Amino acid sequence: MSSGVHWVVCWPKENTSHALLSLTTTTTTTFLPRNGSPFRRSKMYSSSSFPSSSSSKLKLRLSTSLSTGALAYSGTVATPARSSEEKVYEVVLKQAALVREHRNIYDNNNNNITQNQNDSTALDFNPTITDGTTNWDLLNDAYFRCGEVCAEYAKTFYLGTLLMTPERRKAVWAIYVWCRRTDELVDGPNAPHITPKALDRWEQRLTDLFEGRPFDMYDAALSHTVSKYPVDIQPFRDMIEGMRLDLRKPRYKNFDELYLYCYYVAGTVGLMSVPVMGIAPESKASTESVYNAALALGIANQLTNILRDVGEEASPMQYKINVPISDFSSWAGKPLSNAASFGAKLDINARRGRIYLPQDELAQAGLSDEDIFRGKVTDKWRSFMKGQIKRARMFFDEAEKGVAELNSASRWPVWASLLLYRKILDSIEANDYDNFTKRAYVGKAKKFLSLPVAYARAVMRPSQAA
Ligand SMILES: CC(C)=CCC/C(C)=C/CC/C(C)=C/CC/C(C)=C/[C@@H]1[C@@H](COP(=O)(O)OP(=O)(O)O)[C@]1(C)CC/C=C(\C)CC/C=C(\C)CCC=C(C)C
Repeated sequence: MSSGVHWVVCWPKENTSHALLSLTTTTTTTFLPRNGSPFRRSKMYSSSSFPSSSSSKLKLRLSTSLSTGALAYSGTVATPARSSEEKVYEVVLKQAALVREHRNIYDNNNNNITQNQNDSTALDFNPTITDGTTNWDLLNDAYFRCGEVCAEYAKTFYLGTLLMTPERRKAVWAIYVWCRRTDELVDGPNAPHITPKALDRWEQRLTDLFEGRPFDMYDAALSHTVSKYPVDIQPFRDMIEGMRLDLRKPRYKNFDELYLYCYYVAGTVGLMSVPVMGIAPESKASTESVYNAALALGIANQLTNILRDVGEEASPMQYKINVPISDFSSWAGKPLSNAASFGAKLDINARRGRIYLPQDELAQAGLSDEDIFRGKVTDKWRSFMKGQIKRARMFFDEAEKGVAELNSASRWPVWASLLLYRKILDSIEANDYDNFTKRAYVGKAKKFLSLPVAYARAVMRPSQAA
């Protein structure tokens, strides 16, 4: 993918309403390119943090905004004098409006709402379309490669996607790969080479792919996906903004700042995914409330990730790259150094020193950065962590309300990922809040057992509440 080939592919635009639309651990994973031998690369685990609003506040704001219709999207996330939650909520409303519009068009075209009662309608598209300008073999190949990356990086999640309809599954893979590549820019082995300019180039590539000019085959898969589903570019741009924050911001003053960061790097994933996973045709929930739940799940996951990785993020980072990573060597459109591209053994030892926990809450608990660097579990730390875990669980609770509203085939993987990620919080507790020297994880047996639980929840029908 580093060849600089710029793909020019034209997708038939079906949806005209679409606004064109750490301190690191060094686990090693095997990436399996389709055509070649597997090679090993290191995966850096990232972390991040969360917001201070309560779920009841979220609900209140939702009902207020919906009854007055007062909150219209203003086109930017960065307006001063509003809370992060309010800014993010504007994005939620915009995304929900796009999907609502898409569903209305579908319903009008079919002129019969009962046709919308099975899962292969609303947000699905016809995979058998062909036209003179698109090379469908190449496209299928591109999606296949996305599936391989997904299988390699997120095995359980990949298995979950196999339960989705083939078209949705491919679209989720394409989104996954773009998110993963974006994250790897600042958290992967090439992170020391990534500058704000590189992120600007990555954002330009994003614009290009949304306009039908993908740069490589992974981009081509996403380009096709966003031409078929009512996916907006804003959450993608916002994720890149989150990576910019990661480059320049080592501390978060309060939960409001953390919330915005969590939205950027993870809440956005929820917003990107809903249009593809689809809302159940029989759901009576408002589109906004489903998006709100998706946002909450992203934030809950990210908060959990941050709590799990406190020690890793604060301790010295080690990059051990001893294998070729050429496939990733120009991810931001700029060739990286030879050492990084060709995997000369590279050990970088520098304190990453990131603390994503809200500084004001740490101070209130009588804790300082030094306490975190020291990494000693004290009563103060336990009590602080209890509050943080409680908050993360509130976001999971908020998210749960929306899962039942998703299309039936999408519910199982989402339930599975929700239940599994939430269990990481239980594991932190079981480790007596030692997230400095122990990595909270969910064992294979627990993972396996949560699948039938997730399935049982997934077969429940969407709420009939208006
Ligand atoms: C079905 C499903 C879960 C779909 C989402 C698939 C998708 C596109 C995932 C992309 C994830 C990704 C690579 C994000 C980049 C930024 C990042 C790294 C965020 C952290 C994820 C976990 O990271 P990591 O792989 O490093 O973690 P481990 O170390 O391996 O544990 C995050 C913590 C965020 C992930 C956020 C989500 C998966 C959002 C989930 C929300 C939805 C799918 C919406 C569901 C809808 C409703 C209505 C609830």
